Amino acid sequence: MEAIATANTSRFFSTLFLFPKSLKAISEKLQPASLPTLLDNQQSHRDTSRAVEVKEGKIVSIVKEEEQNGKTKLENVIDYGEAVVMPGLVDVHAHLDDPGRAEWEGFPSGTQAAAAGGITTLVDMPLNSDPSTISRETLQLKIKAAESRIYVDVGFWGGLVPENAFNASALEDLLNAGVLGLKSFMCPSGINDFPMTNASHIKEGLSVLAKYRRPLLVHAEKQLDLESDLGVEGGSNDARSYLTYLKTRPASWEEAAIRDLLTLTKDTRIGAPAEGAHLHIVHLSDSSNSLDLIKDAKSGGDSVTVETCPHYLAFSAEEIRDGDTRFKCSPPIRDAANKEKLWEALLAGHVDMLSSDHSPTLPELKLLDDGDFLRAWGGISSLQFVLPVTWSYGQKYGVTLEQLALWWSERPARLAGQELKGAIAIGNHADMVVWDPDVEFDLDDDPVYLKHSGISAYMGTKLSGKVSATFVRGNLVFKEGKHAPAACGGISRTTPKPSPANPPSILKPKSQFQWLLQVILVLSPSIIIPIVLTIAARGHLLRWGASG
Ligand SMILES: NC(=O)N[C@H]1NC(=O)NC1=O
Ligand SMILES: [Zn+2]
Ligand SMILES: [Zn+2]
Repeated sequence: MEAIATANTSRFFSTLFLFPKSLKAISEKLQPASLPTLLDNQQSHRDTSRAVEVKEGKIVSIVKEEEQNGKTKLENVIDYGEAVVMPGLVDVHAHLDDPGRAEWEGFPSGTQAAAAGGITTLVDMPLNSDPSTISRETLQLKIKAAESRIYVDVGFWGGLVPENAFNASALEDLLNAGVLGLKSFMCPSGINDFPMTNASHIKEGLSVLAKYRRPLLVHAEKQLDLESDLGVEGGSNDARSYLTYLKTRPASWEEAAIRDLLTLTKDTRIGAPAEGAHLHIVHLSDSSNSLDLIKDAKSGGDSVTVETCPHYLAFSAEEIRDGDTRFKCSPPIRDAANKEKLWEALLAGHVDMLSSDHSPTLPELKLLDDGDFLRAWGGISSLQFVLPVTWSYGQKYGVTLEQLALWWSERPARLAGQELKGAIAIGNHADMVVWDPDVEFDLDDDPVYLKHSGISAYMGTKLSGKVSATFVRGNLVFKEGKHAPAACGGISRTTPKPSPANPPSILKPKSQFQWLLQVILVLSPSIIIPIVLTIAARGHLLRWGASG
């Protein structure tokens, strides 16, 4: 018997048990500088099974299977067989474009794609919707557009733009209204009402954020004069050639922006004027000089983190065919050697986390017919497939499930100030993805929830790692290709003003054990102990597919 909880009924569900075959405990002692060493602290408990008990959407205990056996009458059993159970993904970089450009991407479509991909929390970027999220009022429009229309939890970044950057009370108002931090661009954003900021705007932003102990996310590209032969007529600047586009946004642009930013982040060091603020560099593509600068800043004690995205890890410039503008994004996808170094940096802990930068648009703005890389919209559509993409392309590099949980759940949750998310741990929200790393699928054959799926660079590929179920705060929001009837996502907020005694959550050492549940796939089915998931209900149950 299977049961799901939907928005209205989640409170009635009291208990949920998972029995994985094996488990790994990750004990954390995080300091900024020790983030990369987290994996060294893992302890393996492969021969012990545990049960996770969930009450009212939260994990209340993690007990050994043998201790649990016989104590609770199992009801409503879902057997996940050989699947993997991991913390739900937290995507800190998605453009949902709603209200104003919901035909590009909207709250229902974007969060359905997220749920189908095992993402349980999304943090929405302040631009591409209309208006941009740069004030209390515009945040309220976002929240209104999201309410009762989201299938996973959604938080919001607010925009740091020239209009509000020197107005501390306007920024405080935006933070008090519920944004999780701020975001700005160091180059034109492509959206008219979201102009770029310079170093003095960013300095002001960091000083306000210090009080709130929240991060500033920055799109780090700074326009420099181009040395390339782009102005010359002829084959080398054919707008249909990806290499032409690549030359227009060289790695030196990322490096220049990051160099500027890192002169400001010295202020985030302990005892410095902006202590408490944190800088997060979004979607790093350059794995060379830019990354070296970031490494140096981290070792000097600056409060800095960096993310990259699956498309920079999956693709390389050499493979992108003429006119295939599905691959256009900024910063651009660079050459294969850059990609290899990016993987190395991720595996070594120098890149802290992953995000989707899901940014679709209307197919006509991708100019697929003309194939003009210089005029097409820049943005990759990927949300539903980031987990299998990371897993599939990561095989070559020996990526582990623990690393996926770290890059996709634990660290992004901390960046977004979501202390009850990002790990299967006592007291946390029961946000979980159930998936099978070994199942291969063609994207075209699967139920695809990507908006305008034809513009996704991943369509037509084969991936491994199929999501079978997604739980958000104990609610089964996605199961085998279908969504729960009700949109039961909530708005994610942080406490607006943590007391000065609390370090910012991204830096805060955690005392509790973090649990990553994993079923090891073994050859002999007889020694596989299936995951058994039980939902006991005090109130009424809604069955899968039942109306209402
Ligand atoms: N406005 C917007 O979504 N821009 C994003 N697209 C992209 O490729 N890079 C970005 O920053
Ligand atoms: Zn960006
Ligand atoms: Zn973006």
